[in-house]
Amino acid sequence: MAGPSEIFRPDLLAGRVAIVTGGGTNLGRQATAELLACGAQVVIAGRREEVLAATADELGEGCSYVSGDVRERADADRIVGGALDRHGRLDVLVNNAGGQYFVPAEAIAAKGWRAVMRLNVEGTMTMTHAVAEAAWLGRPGAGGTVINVTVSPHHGMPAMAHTGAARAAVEALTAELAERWREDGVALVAAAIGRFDTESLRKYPEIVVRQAARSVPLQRLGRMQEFAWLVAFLASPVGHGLSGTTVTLDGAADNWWGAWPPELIADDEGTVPTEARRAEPPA
Ligand SMILES: CCC/C=C/C(=O)SCCNC(=O)CCNC(=O)[C@H](O)C(C)(C)COP(=O)([O-])OP(=O)([O-])OC[C@H]1O[C@@H](n2cnc3c(N)ncnc32)[C@H](O)[C@@H]1OP(=O)([O-])[O-]
Ligand SMILES: NC(=O)C1=CN([C@@H]2O[C@H](COP(=O)(O)OP(=O)(O)OC[C@H]3O[C@@H](n4cnc5c(N)ncnc54)[C@H](OP(=O)(O)O)[C@@H]3O)[C@@H](O)[C@H]2O)C=CC1
Repeated sequence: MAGPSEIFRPDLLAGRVAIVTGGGTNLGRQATAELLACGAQVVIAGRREEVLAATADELGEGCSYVSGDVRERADADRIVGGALDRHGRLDVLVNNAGGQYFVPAEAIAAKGWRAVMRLNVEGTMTMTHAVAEAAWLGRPGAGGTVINVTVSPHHGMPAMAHTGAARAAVEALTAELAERWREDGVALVAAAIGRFDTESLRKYPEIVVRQAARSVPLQRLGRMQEFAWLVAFLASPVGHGLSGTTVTLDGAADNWWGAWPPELIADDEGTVPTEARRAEPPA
C-alpha cells in the first residue's frame, strides 16, 4: 500500500487520473506511489504483465495496469482506452518508459541507434498522441499534463550519444507541442534526470556505477523519492506554468563539464583553491 506523502497534501491530486509508462519498476514505480499518495488514480503500463500485476498489487487501491508496448500505436490506444474505460478521464501522462545501452559513440550499430530512437522518441510520441487525441484535443474544458522523462547532463554523455540525441529530440518536441496544444489546455514538461540509485543503473559497467555518485557536484546519486516528488509537483497545477520547459534533477551535473572536483584544477586533497586576495585595495 502506498503510504502518505512526506511533503505533499493527501488531496493535491484528488480526482486526477494518471498513466505512468514503465510504472512497474524502479523510478516509474516510485512516481506511481507518490501520485497515489497525493490522491490520484494511476494506471501503470509496461510490456511485462506479471511485473505490472505485482506492483499494482503492492501499491494497492487506486493503482491498476494495462500491459502493452509504447512503441506500438495499437498498444498505446489500448492502454489509453483501458484508463478511460476505468476512470472516465485522463489528466496526466508520465512518459517514463525508456532506456539505452552503454556504448562508445563510434561503436553504435545502426540497428542499436534505431532501437534507442524508437523506444525513447517514438514511444514517447506515440503515447502522447494517443492520450491527447483520445482525451484532450478539441474538447473544451479538458486538457492535461505530459511529463516526459529525459536525461541530463545536456553537454555530452560518454557512451550515451544515442540516448542524448533521443532525449534532445523529446525535449524539442516538449517545447514545440507545448506551444501547439496550449489552447487545448495541454501542458508538456520534460524532467531531465541524472544518475539515480536504482537497480536499473546496476546493469551498466561496474566502473560507471561505482563512480556515478562521485562524478557529480552533489557527490551522491539521486534518490528515487526525489524523482517521485518532482513528478507529483509537475502533475500538480504548477505543471501548466512550466509548460514547454525542461526541469533538471541531476546533482548539478548539467552545471559542470566533467567530474567534480575538477581534477586539473584541484589540489592534492581534491580541493578547488581560492585565489589570494589583493594585498592593496585598488587606488
Ligand atoms: C549513467 C546512466 C544514466 C542513465 C541511466 C538509465 O537510463 S537506467 C534505465 C535503464 N533501463 C533501460 O535501459 C531499459 C530499457 N532498455 C531497453 O529496452 C534496451 O536497452 C534498448 C533501448 C536497446 C531497446 O531494446 P530493444 O528490445 O528494442 O532492442 P534489442 O535488445 O533487440 O537490441 C537492438 C539492437 O541494439 C543494439 N544493442 C542492444 N543492446 C546492446 C548492447 N548491450 N551492446 C551492444 N549493442 C546493443 C544491437 O545493435 C541490437 O541488435 P542485435 O545486435 O541484437 O541484432
Ligand atoms: N535510473 C537512472 O539512473 C536513470 C534513469 N533514467 C530514465 O528514467 C526512466 C526510468 O528508468 P528506470 O526506472 O531507472 O529503469 P527501468 O529499466 O526500471 O525502467 C524502464 C521501464 O520501462 C518499461 N519499458 C521499457 N520498454 C518499454 C516498451 N517498449 N513499452 C512499454 N514499457 C517499456 C520497462 O518495463 P517492461 O520491460 O516490462 O516493458 C520498465 O518498467 C527511463 O526513461 C530511464 O532511461 C534517466 C537517467 C538516469
